[in-house]
Amino acid sequence: MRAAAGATTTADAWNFVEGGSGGEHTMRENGLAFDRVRLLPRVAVDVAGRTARTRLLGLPVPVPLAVAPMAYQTWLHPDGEVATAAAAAAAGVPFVVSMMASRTVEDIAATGAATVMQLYWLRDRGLFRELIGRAEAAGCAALMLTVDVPLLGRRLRDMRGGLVRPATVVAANLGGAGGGAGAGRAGRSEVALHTKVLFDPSLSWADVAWVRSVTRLPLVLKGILDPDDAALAVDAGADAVVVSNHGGRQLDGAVATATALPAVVDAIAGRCEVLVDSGIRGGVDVLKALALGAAGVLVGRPLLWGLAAGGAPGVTRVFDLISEELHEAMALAGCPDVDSARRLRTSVAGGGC
Ligand SMILES: Cc1cc2nc3c(=O)[nH]c(=O)nc-3n(C[C@H](O)[C@H](O)[C@H](O)COP(=O)(O)O)c2cc1C
Ligand SMILES: O=C(O)C(=O)c1ccccc1
Repeated sequence: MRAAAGATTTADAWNFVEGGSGGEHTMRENGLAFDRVRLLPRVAVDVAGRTARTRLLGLPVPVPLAVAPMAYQTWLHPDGEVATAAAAAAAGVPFVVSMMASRTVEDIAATGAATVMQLYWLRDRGLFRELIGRAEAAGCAALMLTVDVPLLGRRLRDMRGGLVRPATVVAANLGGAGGGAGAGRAGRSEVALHTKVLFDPSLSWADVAWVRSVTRLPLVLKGILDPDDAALAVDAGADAVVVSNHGGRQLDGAVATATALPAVVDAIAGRCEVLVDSGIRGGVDVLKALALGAAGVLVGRPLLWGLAAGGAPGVTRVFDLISEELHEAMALAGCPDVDSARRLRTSVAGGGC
């Protein structure tokens, strides 16, 4: 699917999707860390009637997956987020709407997908609150505040290419301003410049508590890696955290999520839900995430590959592949359900049990 997507997208769009920050060490390490996790399968467990059904963010799901918030999907397909969300609705998987989505939250919600609204901390607090109101009115099931982007990571592919969004790729929920803002200039990413104007790097735990206080929706914090931050997230009233390094797009050199996850799960000690993303590429990775203590995962780039390669049916194909792989891996690991998957033992290749 990745190869098919690469063949259909422009160089700019491909750099934007595929790129990480700096030397892309963290981006590569995300995959390697999941690869190094070893599962201890159980045997002679009746898995004939197995199910991957569970609840995520208060929503019933057939598989423990949600669509990661990803900006500017019309860059990859004319229908953009509406196509991805239609496939998510068909799969019964929640769709997290990026604050930088190129389709409106109302259009996305109209697909019938369960939605969660992702937010960045904006300099314009009025616009920030307005978006919360829109998310509530559109029926979003939760808010997801991304806490790992005081500024956009140094995306060298985008800088070298002089990345500029086409006029069709706008932040549709922010008034659509800023699309195609001028000619490309080598050494500068227009997306990075645009976000610098919008995003407020002063976010603190007091602000998180304020966000908690202005909505009754469940609050998810995305971008937690340190167990102390996980505990602070609980103190601030978070209902869930996403262990994430933003797909290796923020701090290059940050720890891989499969490595960071167990300590966060310990620190949370059941006080809120723990999700994980960054490097999930198939059903076995999902099973590993569960075995490491996650309640579920966000799927990122693979869904964009499906979108670019084949629109909504392409996204459906990716959901189907990951779901089939998960069900098969659960059978082979002796797991009739998600709870048993979360009790599987793991070790790390090269390390002890
Ligand atoms: C093209 C692209 C756009 C993204 N946009 C956002 C965004 O708007 N908000 C956000 O919180 N995370 C964003 N992310 C990060 C994803 O939500 C997720 O953390 C990451 O993609 C997971 O890594 P993986 O895709 O390698 O699995 C974006 C990621 C990509 C690849
Ligand atoms: O690319 C990203 O990872 C991302 O989070 C983002 C944020 C704002 C605009 C475009 C992308």
